Amino acid sequence: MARPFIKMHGLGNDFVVFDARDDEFSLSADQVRAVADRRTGVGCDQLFVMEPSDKADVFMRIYNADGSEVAACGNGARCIARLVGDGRETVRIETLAGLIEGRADGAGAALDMGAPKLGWQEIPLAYAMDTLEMPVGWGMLERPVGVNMGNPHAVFFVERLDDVPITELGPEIETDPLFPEKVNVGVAEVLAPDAVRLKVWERGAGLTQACGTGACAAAVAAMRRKLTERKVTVHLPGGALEIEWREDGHVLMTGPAEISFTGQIDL
Ligand SMILES: N[C@H](CCC[C@H](N)C(=O)O)C(=O)O
Repeated sequence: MARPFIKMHGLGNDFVVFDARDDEFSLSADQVRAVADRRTGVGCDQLFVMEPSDKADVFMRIYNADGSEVAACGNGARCIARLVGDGRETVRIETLAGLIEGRADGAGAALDMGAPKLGWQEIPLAYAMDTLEMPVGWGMLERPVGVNMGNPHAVFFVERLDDVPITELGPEIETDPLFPEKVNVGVAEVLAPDAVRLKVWERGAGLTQACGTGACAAAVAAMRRKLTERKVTVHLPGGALEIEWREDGHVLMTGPAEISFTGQIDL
């Protein structure tokens, strides 16, 4: 049966969005993979299903391209906020990781992504260790910071980002048994007290043009390491996000959300 969808992106991190607020609609992992396939499907990094919520404007169900269901997606949340916000003051999005709220306009959104979780069991890790400087390494990437933004991140700081073979080391780290739920791998280069360059090998999607929760995790990691101030511009391959780790502990993420096209697909 043909199902309408909206193709969107946040700084090139791209999505297929289905609207199931008025009907029963669910997807198998195989169907997610088929839609996400860039050769035979629509092609996307993540896929969302908008469902009814009794505590927010919408429930955002999130799938990675590999078919895995996950609890958080920052760039995607800005896209959903734009779709449901239609210029209203505040938008509330329910996810498996909790409530996201903020403001959306015709170009993007500024969202409170909640407070990061920093304990080793919250990342989660398979055994106890200091998440501020984890005593582990994979090739030239070592001693990351562990941060959970509703999803797990390991953030590595390097002198020269372009020297890092991220497509080689990313999958190795993503699937290391140290991370029972796998992990999103961020590699960051600090440019200034208010600027960081970042690339992310995403769990379940690979190297993406941008990663919203990854940008939040990198900013939190940099502040924990006292490498930057509370407000940081995070420069990703697809563009820049403004991140602020506020005094109240919450992380505010501001950036664009674009509609690419609409279509239908047989499922
Ligand atoms: N790959 C992530 C989900 C998408 C996150 C990313 N696209 C973002 O904008 O935050 C995970 O498995 O946790």
